[in-house]
Amino acid sequence: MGHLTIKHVRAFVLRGGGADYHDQADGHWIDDHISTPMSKYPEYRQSRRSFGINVLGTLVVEIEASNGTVGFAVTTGGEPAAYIVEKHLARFLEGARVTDEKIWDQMYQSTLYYGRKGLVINTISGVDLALWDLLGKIRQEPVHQLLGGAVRDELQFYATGARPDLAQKMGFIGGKMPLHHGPSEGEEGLRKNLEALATMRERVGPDFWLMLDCWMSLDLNYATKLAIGAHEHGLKWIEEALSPDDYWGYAALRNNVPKGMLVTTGEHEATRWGFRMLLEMGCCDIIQPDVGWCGGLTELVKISALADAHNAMVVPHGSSVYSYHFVATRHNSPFAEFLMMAPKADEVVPMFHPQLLGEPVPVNGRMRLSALDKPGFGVDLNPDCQLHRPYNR
Ligand SMILES: C[C@H](O)[C@H](O)CC(=O)C(=O)O
Ligand SMILES: [Mg+2]
Repeated sequence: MGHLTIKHVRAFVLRGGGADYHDQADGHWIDDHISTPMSKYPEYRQSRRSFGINVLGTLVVEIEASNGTVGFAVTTGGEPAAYIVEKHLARFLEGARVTDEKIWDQMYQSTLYYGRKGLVINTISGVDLALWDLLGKIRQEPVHQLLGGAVRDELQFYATGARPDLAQKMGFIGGKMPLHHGPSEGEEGLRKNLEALATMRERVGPDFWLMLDCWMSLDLNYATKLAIGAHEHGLKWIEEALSPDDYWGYAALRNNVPKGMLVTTGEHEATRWGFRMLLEMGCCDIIQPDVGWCGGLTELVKISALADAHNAMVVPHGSSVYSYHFVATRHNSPFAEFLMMAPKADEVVPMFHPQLLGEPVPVNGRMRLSALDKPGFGVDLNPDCQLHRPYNR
């Protein structure tokens, strides 16, 4: 079994939601005047799709072993990622053993001159996740078992979406809202941000966690003012307030926020070297790597060990089953994120809907480990979604 080799690697693209979860139709809460680094340009303020947040689409990586077993994974990256898989990375996979530790290193080192973060690491993550899925299917074990076994029988979730009040009724432990107004909307925007938080606090009562996701859109001064103003409304954490490159700003923000408020970031950070910067510079209390963007599960295990040694929690960004299997196995990941993908955030639908079949969802804000007890990541591609292979070698 350990001698099985990789026969074929194939890369496809898919449109419409799923791993590229910002690729949604009109009227979705996720595209409704959310503060972004592009909000300083009024013409790109109302919609993130207007500046191209959904241009990439989903990358699907399929890896076939010499015995015909197929593993797959989805992440964001679309056509350019498919090119990188087929034209560059496939050479390090085809013919190699399924469990060859060299593969990740070769993908990373060979792309250093144009990679390191962003699209290239998304692509490597997709390949890595497909390999874990393949190994699980070959061994007939869920990925959480391959990782060494679960440390909990049940995962607990907070919900990200426009309606924490509804998420509370659905049993989630907290609600994270998008911030709507950025620095370019001045004092009036700041007031509106704080009013929205106050309104939500009134609806959910004093104990329910409320968080704000700032999607890289603020400067240090604004973020500090927001955090101080939000304190009286019991804000639990301020997320991704600054550019992911501004490690110095995050370290300062962590000093500036009121005592007890957490600073979180990292969904757009990549690899153990990027997270080392966040951790060693004291940038945040919780790191939020996205397993589909940070280098895959192989890299996330290393990032998590580093975080553990810095007494930081790891609460992965989104990523559905790819995160759930990981969170189940880590003491320093006490809860998980669930992104509410229903257009009005008023019901629980699978996070990567409609691209995966068999994708488990929290029930009453929780997920039993038994929901993850299937080989690999335990999901299939939905045959109703149109796969396209742009660079068939
Ligand atoms: C809601 C945020 O703007 C973004 O779409 C998702 C995100 O950053 C998160 O789930 O965290
Ligand atoms: Mg976020």
